[in-house]
Amino acid sequence: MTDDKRIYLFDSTLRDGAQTNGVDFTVSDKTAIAQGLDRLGVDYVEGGWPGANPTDNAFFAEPPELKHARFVAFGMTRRSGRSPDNDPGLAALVNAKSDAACLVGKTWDFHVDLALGVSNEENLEMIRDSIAHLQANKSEAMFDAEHFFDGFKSNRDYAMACLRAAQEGGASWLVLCDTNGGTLPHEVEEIVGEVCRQLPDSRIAIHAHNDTENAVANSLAAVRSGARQIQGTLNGLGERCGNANLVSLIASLALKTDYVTGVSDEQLKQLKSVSRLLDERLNRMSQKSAAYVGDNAFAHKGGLHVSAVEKDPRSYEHVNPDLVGNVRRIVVSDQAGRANILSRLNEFGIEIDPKDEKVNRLVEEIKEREFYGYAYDTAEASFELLARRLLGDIPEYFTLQRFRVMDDRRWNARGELVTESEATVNLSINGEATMTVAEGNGPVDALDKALRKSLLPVYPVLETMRLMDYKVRILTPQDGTEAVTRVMIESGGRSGRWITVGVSANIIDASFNALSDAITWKLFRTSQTPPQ
Ligand SMILES: CC(=O)SCCNC(=O)CCNC(=O)[C@H](O)C(C)(C)COP(=O)(O)OP(=O)(O)OC[C@H]1O[C@@H](n2cnc3c(N)ncnc32)[C@H](O)[C@@H]1OP(=O)(O)O
Ligand SMILES: CC(=O)C(=O)O
Repeated sequence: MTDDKRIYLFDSTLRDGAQTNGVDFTVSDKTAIAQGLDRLGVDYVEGGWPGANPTDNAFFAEPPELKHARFVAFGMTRRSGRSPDNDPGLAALVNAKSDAACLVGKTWDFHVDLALGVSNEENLEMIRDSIAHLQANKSEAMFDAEHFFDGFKSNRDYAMACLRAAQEGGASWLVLCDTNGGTLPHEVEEIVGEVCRQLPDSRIAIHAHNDTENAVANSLAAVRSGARQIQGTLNGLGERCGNANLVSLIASLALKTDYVTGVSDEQLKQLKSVSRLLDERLNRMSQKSAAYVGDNAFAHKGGLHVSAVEKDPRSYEHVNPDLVGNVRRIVVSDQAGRANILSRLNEFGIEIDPKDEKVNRLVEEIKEREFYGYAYDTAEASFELLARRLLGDIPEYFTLQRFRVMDDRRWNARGELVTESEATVNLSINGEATMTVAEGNGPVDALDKALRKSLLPVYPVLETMRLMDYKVRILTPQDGTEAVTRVMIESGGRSGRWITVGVSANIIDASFNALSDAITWKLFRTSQTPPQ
């Protein structure tokens, strides 16, 4: 056991994270993530299991260039009945271009019998000579003591004998794995403490799974008892419920303890962007409520919260969001008070006397609209328009006179099913009437195309605007086909991305409202003026 305060960070996103249901990394994903982790300052990046699949073979054949982190190859102890020199699994590890190796071995007698079908004594030999073989061929070999906590509870002498076998083989770290993730923090603290007392000369690490939502707490408990390396993954990716979330651990260690990691204050500011990098590579939404790095981690919605945060953010924030590369957000909704609204208006550059009666009217209007079904938490462009309309800032770019949408579902002469939509839109643009017809890939697409066809000759700036995402939510499903529908549209273009909202009992009408706001916001933001 070491008693210094340095905690080594070992990332297993590319190995245990790759064992997550639905996750399938390419070599280029692995390279980008490994380099992101290296930039962040983790000490070890486990790249995968050479010999297990073509992706990992290719990755280890041309490993990423890492400036700080040691690149680790994972594998298992030799098969029973083979010598280490003659084991294809160990050979793949030896040949892999990595700085270090990490070998998993059994430490629970139940598993030795069930999964390996060998004697307890033979398993000890497999651990000892496999680690010694890797230690002789790599600069470092560590031992992942699989199911260590369950093994310790079932037969502690045997679990400890497995650790000693790895120690005798020369393991650089003994990694205590809570493989099934069922151990609670007080048990981890006690067992790790006992291991550290029995093996004072070994370096102890923790590898916790999240099956009781305690992987982060278990990792911290292990550190309190003497573990000096934490294995985890970005955003808690991993087998079943995942691994300890290294992102949360890095931030908590840095900001709430006197332990020291390889992540500097400057690198800590990249925490959110490295967490995002993983989600982008997996093409999935980031978890908004993620600790430290989620969009909601420093979002304030309740009126009382916002009022106090405006005076001093420490009133409702446990740390400063800047420290982890995140930002504070003040959200507008029916939970808002004047402070939320004033803060948002301020962000839009709208100067208004806090005592102006219009602020109260805006608060009331938002609450009424949210009651009807609008949601302004994310539809910030619609919120800005609502506020600016009340203040008289938004010109009348166009006025809808009428729209009509037709859907046609039929079988053509070849017997193929055909669905077509057509929209007709009548607008008035500064008193001038226009009528356009467009076909589309569904009614909303047809409506969008017809609207733009009318507006483009007058406002060419709309050429670059695109519909990026479209979400529908039925708000009162108990009302059946008369239910209120909320449509959120995300648009994109040279003005970045912006979200608008529309609500109606009619899904097409709700879509029109959201589309109309999206176009109006674009015209306002690009300082267009209606034709005279
Ligand atoms: C706790 C963990 O997360 S450990 C990491 C788990 N990750 C993975 O399994 C992902 C990558 N794995 C793979 O691609 C494959 O399982 C491979 C290539 C490693 C092995 O494939 P296969 O040879 O087909 O074996 P299989 O997947 O069925 O695994 C079971 C075999 O491994 C043996 N085994 C399991 N653990 C160990 C161990 N620690 N040491 C030695 N042998 C082991 C079993 O005895 C069994 O052997 P048998 O085939 O002689 O009965
Ligand atoms: C090694 C490993 O991933 C585990 O035991 O959970």
